[in-house]
Amino acid sequence: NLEELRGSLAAFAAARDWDQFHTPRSLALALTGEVGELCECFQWRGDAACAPGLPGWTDADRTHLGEEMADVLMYLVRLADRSGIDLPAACAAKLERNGQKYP
Ligand SMILES: Nc1ccn([C@H]2C[C@H](O)[C@@H](COP(=O)(O)OP(=O)(O)OP(=O)(O)O)O2)c(=O)n1
Repeated sequence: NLEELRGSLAAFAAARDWDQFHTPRSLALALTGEVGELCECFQWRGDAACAPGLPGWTDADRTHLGEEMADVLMYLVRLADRSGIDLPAACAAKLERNGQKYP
């Protein structure tokens, strides 16, 4: 779950003395870069190949896409942690608000 991931990422960074680099701003920039890499997976592919289930993608393509998704999620979870944001609580609250806005 997200709490376990938060803890694992904090331990990974601490073991490498990376807290000095993991400021909220730097993590937000790193997140943006990884979102770009995620979008690159779809770049120049036709509409058919980007349909649900990603028809025609090789196992290597899917593995690569999963890696980019993981990078995005991990930087987001780390950004929340280093910003003092409880991400699961923020998601629950936002989902509640979305439900009121779009009943
Ligand atoms: N200072 C850093 C450097 C890396 N990472 C972690 C978060 C990401 O999950 C992954 C990002 O590593 P890279 O910057 O090497 O990026 P890629 O894995 O995308 O490699 P490449 O850009 O060569 O495709 O490593 C991190 O937390 N803090």
